[in-house]
Amino acid sequence: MTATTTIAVGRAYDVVIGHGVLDRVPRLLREGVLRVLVVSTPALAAYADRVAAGLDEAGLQVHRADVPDAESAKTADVLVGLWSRLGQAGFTRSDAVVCVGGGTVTDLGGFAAASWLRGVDVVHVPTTLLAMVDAAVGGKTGINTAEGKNLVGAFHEPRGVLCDLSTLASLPRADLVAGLAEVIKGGFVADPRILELVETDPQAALDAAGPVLRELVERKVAVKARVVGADLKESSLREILNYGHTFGHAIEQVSGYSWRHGDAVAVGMVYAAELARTAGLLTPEVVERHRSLLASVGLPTSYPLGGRSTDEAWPPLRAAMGRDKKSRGATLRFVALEDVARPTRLEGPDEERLRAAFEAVVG
Ligand SMILES: NC(=O)c1ccc[n+]([C@@H]2O[C@H](COP(=O)([O-])OP(=O)(O)OC[C@H]3O[C@@H](n4cnc5c(N)ncnc54)[C@H](O)[C@@H]3O)[C@@H](O)[C@H]2O)c1
Ligand SMILES: O=C(O)C(=O)C[C@@H](O)[C@H](O)[C@H](O)COP(=O)(O)O
Ligand SMILES: [Zn+2]
Repeated sequence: MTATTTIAVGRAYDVVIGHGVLDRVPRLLREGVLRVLVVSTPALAAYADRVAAGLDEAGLQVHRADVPDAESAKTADVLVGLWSRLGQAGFTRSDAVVCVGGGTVTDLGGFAAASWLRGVDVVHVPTTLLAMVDAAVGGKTGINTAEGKNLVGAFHEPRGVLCDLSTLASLPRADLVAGLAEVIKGGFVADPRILELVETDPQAALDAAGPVLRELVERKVAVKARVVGADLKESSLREILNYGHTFGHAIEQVSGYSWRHGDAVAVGMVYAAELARTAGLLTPEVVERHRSLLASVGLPTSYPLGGRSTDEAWPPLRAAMGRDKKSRGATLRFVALEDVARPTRLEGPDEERLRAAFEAVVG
């Protein structure tokens, strides 16, 4: 059984969710495609091999690029390496890139496709929960720079997304948990039923083969489809998908990317909730609901100081938040909640309030 959500942007495309769907890659490619570059990482060779074999059987010229694991894939050097592969193999505008992996692979490979010849087709085969519900859907692609997270990138919609739930069987539990942060984010900003499902049975939400996780995937993809269908380039509404990311991205960057993205976003949502509470927007009950929901699936809800004082830990995080893409000039802008599924923006909170929210999340 598969479920299909159509993303209604420009050239609409489908996100297919089900078991065994990664074999469908050849069907998603345009007529006349000759060459395909399969971008993946060595740990995922079994999935990439299967995708490559299917493309080969379909008569395509298959090229492979293995990139470093996790966040170390999202660098300019690795991107240049992909451009070299595409150039040496003579990729033209009718050829395609296929990304098989987590969000780091789809962000990097998606950006290679966006930039090669100013844009060639890309198909995503996400293999983490996080990439299925978020990174592979909606067209944001990019890499990090020394100054910050995702600072270089492009909007580049895929031709299609194949979420093969069977791949989640091999995903380490910590990565499954991290993916749930982006699912829960979707619940807080747009779909309260997601929160109820997790609260009713957190363990079921962590069962990669079970019906609850599948419903959560379908619901979160539906949230993303609605939002990006209305505002692909983040002129306004799409910002709600960035809930928790202002502080979350700062944690990632300051840690040298030793934090998982989802874990950082979990703490970032608690930070945003505390900020909204001190601004009188959000009740303490909803702030506590953040903590209890996230903790129930094993996500972090506080920022460990690791022996530093808050005076030492705060300045680099504050500086990193200044490079958030939602900022305008010197004004920080946060996605904040007035209630569940009632997102708003909090603009230019004063330094005292920013710091108070930090003190509320250290642990
Ligand atoms: N473009 C977007 O809209 C968007 C949205 C959310 C997150 N992101 C980005 O996504 C990235 C995080 O993605 P992620 O959480 O998928 O991390 P990831 O890509 O680093 O994958 C996490 C780990 O899981 C391993 N893995 C992947 N699939 C596996 C499988 N099926 N079995 C076993 N191991 C597997 C990977 O090798 C890696 O070690 C971040 O860089 C974040 O900025 C982008
Ligand atoms: O799709 C979006 O829009 C998001 O903001 C989704 C986020 O979960 C994701 O991490 C995204 O990459 C963050 O984007 P950025 O613009 O803050 O780099
Ligand atoms: Zn994210």
